[in-house]
Amino acid sequence: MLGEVIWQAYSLSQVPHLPLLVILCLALFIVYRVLLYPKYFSPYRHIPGPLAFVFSSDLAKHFLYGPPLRANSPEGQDDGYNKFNDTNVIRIVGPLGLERLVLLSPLAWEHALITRWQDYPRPKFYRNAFKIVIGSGLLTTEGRDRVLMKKMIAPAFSLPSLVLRGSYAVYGVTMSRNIIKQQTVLLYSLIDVLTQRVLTLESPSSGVVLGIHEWMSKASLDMICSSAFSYDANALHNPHSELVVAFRNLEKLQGGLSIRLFLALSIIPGFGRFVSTKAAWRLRKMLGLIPFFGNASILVNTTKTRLLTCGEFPLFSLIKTTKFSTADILYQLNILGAGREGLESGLSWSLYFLAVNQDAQEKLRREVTPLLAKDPRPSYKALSALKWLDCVVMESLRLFPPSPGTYRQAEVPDHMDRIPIPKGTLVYFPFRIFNTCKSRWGNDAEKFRPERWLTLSESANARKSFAAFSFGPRACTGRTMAMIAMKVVLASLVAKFEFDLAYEGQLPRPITSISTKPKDNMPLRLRLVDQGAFSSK
Ligand code: HEM
Repeated sequence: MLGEVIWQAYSLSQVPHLPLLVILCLALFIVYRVLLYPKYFSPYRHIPGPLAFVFSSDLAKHFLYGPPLRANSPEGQDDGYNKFNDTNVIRIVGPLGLERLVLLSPLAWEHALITRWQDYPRPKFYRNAFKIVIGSGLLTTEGRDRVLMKKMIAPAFSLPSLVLRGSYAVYGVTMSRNIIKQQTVLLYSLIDVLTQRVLTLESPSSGVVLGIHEWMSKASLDMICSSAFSYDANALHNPHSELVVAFRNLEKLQGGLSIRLFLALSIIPGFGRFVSTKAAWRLRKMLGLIPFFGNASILVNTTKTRLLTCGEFPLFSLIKTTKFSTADILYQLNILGAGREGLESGLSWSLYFLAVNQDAQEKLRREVTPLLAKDPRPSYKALSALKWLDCVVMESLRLFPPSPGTYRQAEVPDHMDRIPIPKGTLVYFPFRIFNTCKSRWGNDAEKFRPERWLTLSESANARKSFAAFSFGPRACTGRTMAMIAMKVVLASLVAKFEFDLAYEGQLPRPITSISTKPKDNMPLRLRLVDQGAFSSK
């Protein structure tokens, strides 16, 4: 209708410039989509929430990424969002009128993530964009293929098979203490490399300031490659290895404007197929020179590395016996991308919390030191018995889950919390908001208090009130592996080094895209632990 009115006005006025008309139509469409539609026409217009017409407001960011993390995490902070305390669903209108319903009630989470999970797949735009970067795999596939993939892959990530390096016997394995020990040895040898590196940099009295995130990123890549794929990525030794460079480049795609430009490129039909063609490979340098197409050049390079490197992963020989083509299987690098992001952020933020909370750090050192002194490569079972270590890992992941949240899209019309959900509705599950909900975790929910995990209440528990790994059939496949890896790394680092903030008044600087990373690479000061002074305490 709007088009007809404009056309008539155009005919009457006999404006000679067609381009002007196009610009006028576009401007009117934007005004309609961004200003008028969300306020007066949207089926969600009665749902409360912040409206952001051009850029996301602080209130919108609060609901998407959680409240700002403060150095001392004061109790009872209120950034204007408390007015939504009793609301179960809020609507966030983002740039260009993009509408999302943020679900805040546990019942809605259970409904969409667990009970009706098949009616709420990951959104198409998200799957398409990810497919371009990390190929098709669990994160990007839905329907029957996804169920088959999950069946194939999940057992390979279960605790018994994780510890069976080399044989990949995945079903019906009884957990043996010795085999578990082998797995821990594998992770420890990587930690040795890390500590050696730090030792050579150490200046004894004042310690050394290191960009912790970069080190955790290299260690995570090596750990996941070796534990999940028996592949030596060698990131700690060789910062120029092809896989390391490819991942570093991919990180460039995640910065604020880059991720938007990348999402814009990913909706161009055929773009996904183009980046893996020979023509794209030949044109990659030229693409890099064209404004806005630098991202395309990064993608072409990364796709090539992905195809070259995946062929060497032995895990794929295990799953090659299925109906999936070699290309499908090669693309399981998906897992690597998903796992590395979570692990490196989880480790970086845990070390940050320990640097801010020196008492918790010292208590952890007191717990892990005797065990590591007796056996520098303790078994998984011995590590699992360390209660404070478990509390520290769970509290870090609760307070600052590496993944800020997840999207789903309604595939059929539905109802949630008595709100009609039309087909196609984009729903968002904010993990940090869920993990710091005061009604479940108490008034100190925003505080780093590992001791809360020693006496959990009925309302706050790891199964129902902790969303760091998400819930339901699309939850994190690598949860067990991630927990083992985080414990191994934190125990051995804290036993050897004291972690402190790099400078007075240092504030956390999170930047959120796929995972929440520190913008400043998280500088922390490391000093060698004075073993003598420590053991006399
Ligand atoms: C602290 C570390 C980690 C965190 C916090 C984490 C978190 C998550 C979350 C929240 C999801 C679900 C997203 C959604 O619901 O849409 C997920 C999915 C996934 N994660 Fe992790 N992850 C971690 C480490 C790992 C590791 C080490 C691996 C494996 C090497 C891994 C493999 C996966 C895979 C394959 C999926 C897709 C599961 C599916 O679609 O069925 N993750 N992760």
